[in-house]
Amino acid sequence: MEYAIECIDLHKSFGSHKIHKGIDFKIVKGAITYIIGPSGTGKSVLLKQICGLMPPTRGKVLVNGQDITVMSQNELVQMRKKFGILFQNAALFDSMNVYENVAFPLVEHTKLPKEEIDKIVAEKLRLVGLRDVEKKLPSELSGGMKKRVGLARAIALEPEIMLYDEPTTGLDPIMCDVVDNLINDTQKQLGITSVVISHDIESTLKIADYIAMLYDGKVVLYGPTEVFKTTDNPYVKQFFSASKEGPIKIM
Ligand SMILES: Nc1ncnc2c1ncn2[C@@H]1O[C@H](COP(=O)(O)OP(=O)(O)OP(=O)(O)O)[C@@H](O)[C@H]1O
Repeated sequence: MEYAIECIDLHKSFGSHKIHKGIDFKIVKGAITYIIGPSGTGKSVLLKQICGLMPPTRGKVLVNGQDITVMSQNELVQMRKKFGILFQNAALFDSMNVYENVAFPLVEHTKLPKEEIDKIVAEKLRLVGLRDVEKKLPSELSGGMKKRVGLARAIALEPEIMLYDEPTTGLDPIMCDVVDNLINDTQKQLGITSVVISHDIESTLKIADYIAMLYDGKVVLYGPTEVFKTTDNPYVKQFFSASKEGPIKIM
């Protein structure tokens, strides 16, 4: 099995607040891995460490076998080009139209001629199921459309790895389904390794190839989705049933 990302004994603290207390798991290349766990367990912080936006306090993160925690700032900038990131709020530039938003990374990071950029923007927008929206501003789009534009921008540079931070939060059930399918299709069509943080258990069980559950600074269970459907792991069972009874302390 080939791994895109390996977290090795990862620790992260903010002052005396210990967030990660030894995270160990390997993300399979080309697969969709969901990271789940109660609020505040450090899922977003983990995502930021995986793509080198935040250094761990201790431990290693290997991307394609290379330890990114020892990289220089320049090396990190190069390494980050492997990643496409879709943040919770899609983080579009409000003053730029859809075309300009999707073209932005291509203009910033490549020397491609305008005609080539036009072609890529059109292709990525088609891939996320949007047409005739190039001239619209983000304020004219629905939440689901903004996510799709955000995804088109994130895949513009054809990343090897896509990171999604709570992609369906705040969307209605139909839009959630659209975004789920988008994650699935992006991985199937482009073979991208995908890492998704989600609170949506139904989406997780439907889309994930692998699931990692975080609690109290550690991975309490990691494995193929099938394992999560039948596990007796008390953390997973409590989390899935939204029960107050069990080892997870309600804050
Ligand atoms: N830059 C920072 N400085 C200090 N504390 C931080 C910083 N970033 C995150 N934290 C803290 O780390 C903890 C984990 O945050 P994180 O956002 O990763 O949780 P999460 O599991 O993604 O939560 P949620 O599911 O609610 O989004 C929180 O207590 C948060 O306040």
